[in-house]
Amino acid sequence: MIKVVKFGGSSLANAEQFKKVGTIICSDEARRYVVPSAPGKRNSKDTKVTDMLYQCYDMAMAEEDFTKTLGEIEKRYMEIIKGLDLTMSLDKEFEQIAADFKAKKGSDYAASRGEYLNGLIMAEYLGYEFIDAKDVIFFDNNGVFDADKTDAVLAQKLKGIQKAVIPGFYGALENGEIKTFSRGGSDITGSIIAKAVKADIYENWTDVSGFLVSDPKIIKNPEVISTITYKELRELSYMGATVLHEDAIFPVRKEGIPINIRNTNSPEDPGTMIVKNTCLKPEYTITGIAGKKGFVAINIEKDMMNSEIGFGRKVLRVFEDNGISFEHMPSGIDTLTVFVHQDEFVEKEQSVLAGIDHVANPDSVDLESDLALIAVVGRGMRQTRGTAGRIFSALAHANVNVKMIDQGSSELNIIIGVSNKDFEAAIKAVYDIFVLSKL
Ligand SMILES: Nc1ncnc2c1ncn2[C@@H]1O[C@H](COP(=O)(O)OP(=O)(O)O)[C@@H](O)[C@H]1O
Ligand SMILES: N[C@@H](CC(=O)OP(=O)(O)O)C(=O)O
Repeated sequence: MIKVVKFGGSSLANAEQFKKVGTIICSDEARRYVVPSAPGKRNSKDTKVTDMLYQCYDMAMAEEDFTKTLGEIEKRYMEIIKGLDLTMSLDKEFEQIAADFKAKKGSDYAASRGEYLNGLIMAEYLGYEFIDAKDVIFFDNNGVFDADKTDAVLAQKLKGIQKAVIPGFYGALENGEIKTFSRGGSDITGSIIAKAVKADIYENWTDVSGFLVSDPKIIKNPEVISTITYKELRELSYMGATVLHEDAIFPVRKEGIPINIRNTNSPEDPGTMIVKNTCLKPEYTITGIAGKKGFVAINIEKDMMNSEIGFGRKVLRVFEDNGISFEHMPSGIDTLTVFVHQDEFVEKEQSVLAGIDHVANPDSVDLESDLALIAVVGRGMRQTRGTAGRIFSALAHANVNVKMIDQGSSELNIIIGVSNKDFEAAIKAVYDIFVLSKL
């Protein structure tokens, strides 16, 4: 039995948390490969070490004196080392980091040091071998993750190693330069390692007792989802359920390795099993709700639009040429709406509008900003009649004006567009109707 275990920043924020992690790992011989994140927040007002590193590097780039900020980061690690009664020193590492910051070695390099240093401490604490992720996780020179090379090197390397710590979040480009995944990417590292060693299970340890039906920052004490499929999870994590990185399922999905989300602060809880397929019926009609704020809708109108062959393509080409990805594109007979991320759109707004005018010659184009998208997801929705009806009556009761509806062809999800200001109320209304009222 092989278990790969990833511990998030909340599980490694200080020595006390490290000790809990140590106990969890030592309680099961199968927990052979450990992927740590950088120390996270110790309380709600604290700053993650990764964010401190980015700030510190920005100072280095601006040629400001960053000694004090780097000193604060070092202090966080020294507190952990001291709290664990370890005798190791990170003096050499911090000297090197300071020199590399001065030499402007890159912000990815800077951020990666959070996981690197935590990995060194974790390996020392557990007595496991330390493997630098730069030697086993690879990206091509365009920055795209190289799954084949990584898998081959990792499988070969770990074959001969019984127990190892591999820091999460980063790897190396072909020229050896450090490259990170996007934020929260240690989840991806864990999944890559689980695939390479053909693990029986990938345990992802965090600060909640599993994947919850909704974000606990919006719903008080939401229910835990006991079993969820990869597909449902992908929809929810893509739409903002941050507990697992949205790309973390890909490496394990092919191999059918289940992911178990567990709580470091409550290790006896079974957590959530994320699986390829299940005959288990979900407890409620919906499995989960997630959402994101900050979208703009570009509403385009043109008489006879739908008899103009290639109209949609021409419009989407404008977004492509401006390097903007679109999220949804609901359409009517003579109307078409494109939803995009507001922060990506604002700086290119005029170029996009001019482009649409030029290629599509619409009758009108108007913009609506500060919108939120909410995904209601569930494998059980297909078998249940009236799901959409219940969602909309709940939203109407909560005085939420629905701006857009989009049902995925798999009937696995319904996406609803609302104003940013109605976001929390809308999620509460959907949660109440399906989970509290069990409709
Ligand atoms: N649907 C959800 N289920 C569980 N947690 C969620 C959900 N949506 C958002 N979260 C948030 O995700 C957090 C865990 O993710 P993260 O902060 O990345 O943890 P870690 O530091 O362990 O990687 C939880 O504390 C919770 O606030
Ligand atoms: N430390 C990185 C990577 C990561 O995955 O962290 P966490 O497991 O704490 O979400 C970040 O903050 O983005």
